Amino acid sequence: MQLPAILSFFLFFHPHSAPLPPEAVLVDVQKINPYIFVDMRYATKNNFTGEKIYSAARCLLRPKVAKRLSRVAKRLRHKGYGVKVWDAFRPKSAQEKLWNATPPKLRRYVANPKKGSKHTRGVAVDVTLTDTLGRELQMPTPFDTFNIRARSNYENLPKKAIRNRTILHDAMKAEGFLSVSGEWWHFHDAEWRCYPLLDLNFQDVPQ
Ligand SMILES: C[C@@H](N)C(=O)N[C@H](C)C(=O)O
Ligand SMILES: [Zn+2]
Repeated sequence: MQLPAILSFFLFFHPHSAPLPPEAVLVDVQKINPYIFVDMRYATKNNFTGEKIYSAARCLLRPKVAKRLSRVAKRLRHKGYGVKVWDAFRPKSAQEKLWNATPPKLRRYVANPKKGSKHTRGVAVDVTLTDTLGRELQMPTPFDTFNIRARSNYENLPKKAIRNRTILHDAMKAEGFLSVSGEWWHFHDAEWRCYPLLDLNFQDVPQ
């Protein structure tokens, strides 16, 4: 464990230390880098539930993770691409809504709220590749496609979709994000275990 992780653990759990204020725990990603495009899909009805799950369209992350993503955006911009965020920090109450809205046979695609999601730790992002103007490029599937076509190594796809997925994955991995096998759009910080689940809602984090 690196020193900053030990320090953040100490600050969260030491009984005599004051808790960090919410604005120090989570930051608005677009304040860190306005070239990161954002379409918070759970703040709209345009998501797999068909319902508005979030109370605000805020793209919040742990500061270190937001800076990592900012470096991804810079890396992609140099190559003529951009990155768009579909989801980032997710309150626990929203995780419960997603879980309840998911048919039991598809629940392997959603973290059990009793265990908690990496999104609720503020260290996970769901992203896609865009051009420099934020227009989405061809990818293997739409967001939250819960089938094998969404697997990160699925090959029976148009060449362009595979190429764009590789560009996105290479850029994210180069900056320390880990991917998952079942969802090409999901990445999380390699040190996710150092960040506890957050008991915060969007309105708790000052603008
Ligand atoms: C619901 C889907 N976008 C998602 O985030 N799944 C992971 C496993 C999660 O709920 O953390
Ligand atoms: Zn995710």
